[in-house]
Amino acid sequence: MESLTVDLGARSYPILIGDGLLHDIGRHVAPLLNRPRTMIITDANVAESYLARVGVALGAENISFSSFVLPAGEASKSWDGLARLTQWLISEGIERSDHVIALGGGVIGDLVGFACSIVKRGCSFIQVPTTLLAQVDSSVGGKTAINVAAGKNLIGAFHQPALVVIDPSTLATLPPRELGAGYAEVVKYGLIDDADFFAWCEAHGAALLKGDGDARHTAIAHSVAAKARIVAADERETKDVRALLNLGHSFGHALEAETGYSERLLHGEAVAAGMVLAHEFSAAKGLCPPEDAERVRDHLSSLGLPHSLASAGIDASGAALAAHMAHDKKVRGGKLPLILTRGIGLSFVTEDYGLDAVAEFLDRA
Ligand SMILES: NC(=O)c1ccc[n+]([C@@H]2O[C@H](COP(=O)([O-])OP(=O)(O)OC[C@H]3O[C@@H](n4cnc5c(N)ncnc54)[C@H](O)[C@@H]3O)[C@@H](O)[C@H]2O)c1
Ligand SMILES: O=C(O)C(=O)C[C@@H](O)[C@H](O)[C@H](O)COP(=O)(O)O
Ligand SMILES: [Zn+2]
Repeated sequence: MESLTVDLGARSYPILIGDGLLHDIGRHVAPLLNRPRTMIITDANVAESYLARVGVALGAENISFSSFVLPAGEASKSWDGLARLTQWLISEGIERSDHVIALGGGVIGDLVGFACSIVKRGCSFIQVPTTLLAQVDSSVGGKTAINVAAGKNLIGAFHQPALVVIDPSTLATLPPRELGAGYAEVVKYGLIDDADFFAWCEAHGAALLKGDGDARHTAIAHSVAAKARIVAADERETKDVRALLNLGHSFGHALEAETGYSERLLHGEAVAAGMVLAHEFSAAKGLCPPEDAERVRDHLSSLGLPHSLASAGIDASGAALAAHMAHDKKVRGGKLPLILTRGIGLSFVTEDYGLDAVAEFLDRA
């Protein structure tokens, strides 16, 4: 088992990574609990494969639990999902000092984290991510939220978990399309500030998606270490450091809003297309060598990921997409800071380009 820490002073927490950790999760959870009881929140797909396993591991430590199973998919990250979950937690007699277990992908992690940030004014939670996306990104860093019609993650809170337990062996049951979507967030770390890691992705991405365990382990460990470093430096995204984790997301969230957060375009797929658009916009403005933008597009398209508006299934106008982007949480003083790039691994934050310029670019993309 590998262990690293998200360094946030009194709110620091460990990330444990190891194949088979789910069988042993009771031992890692027990020291955190004030009473031998917890609540597991998961979705229908994950429940089928992993709820019993986690239950047995908790039972081995004499921890009793109840469970709440939400429908799988982005629609659960909603007012309705939040209302149902918070009512259930209260009906179960949750106490502030309890630790709720979020077992599943980013949808479950984001929803449970937000519910725990508001129930009884805040209780603790433990992230047990079971998708590649959640294992490399969403389980770490404490961004929690639901989606609303106006935009992605617009209602939420920063609420850090108390522990993250990553068992990469759970990826064996993850559908290939979901693996691909998670892989986009892996590539993101290379594009942000680590050209060597992007080259590693070019060399090992295909093997990772085919199930190579070493490649998966390297990608997960490298990604969470990068995320932990960035979150520790700028927990609440106030210093233009954490904002870099939004590379591809201003564009990507607009694509997701355009599809109504439907199965037509998964979050990671929208981020893949969004990262290509961010590189191509940078190239169009003379900031980034066009060959770097082509390299990003080629890598993602070679693995079957969306790499353009058309391949993402979007035919909206630039103005319509820019209108979604106007709701971005990074907007300050009416301006949207964009994450652009000077080349692979050289991303930066700028307010130099307005939504008109973005709309004009998208109309030609
Ligand atoms: N908080 C953050 O920092 C952060 C970062 C990135 C993404 N996100 C959010 O995460 C969400 C996307 O997360 P996701 O891609 O994990 O989607 P998800 O949670 O919807 O999971 C994808 C699908 O895989 C299924 N699944 C999960 N684990 C499985 C397993 N081991 N075997 C078989 N099926 C399994 C789920 O039931 C679901 O159908 C988006 O809402 C996005 O906004 C948040
Ligand atoms: O942790 C972060 O910070 C990120 O930006 C990670 C992103 O992958 C994630 O999708 C996040 O939810 C997007 O941030 P948001 O603030 O735009 O919701
Ligand atoms: Zn993301």
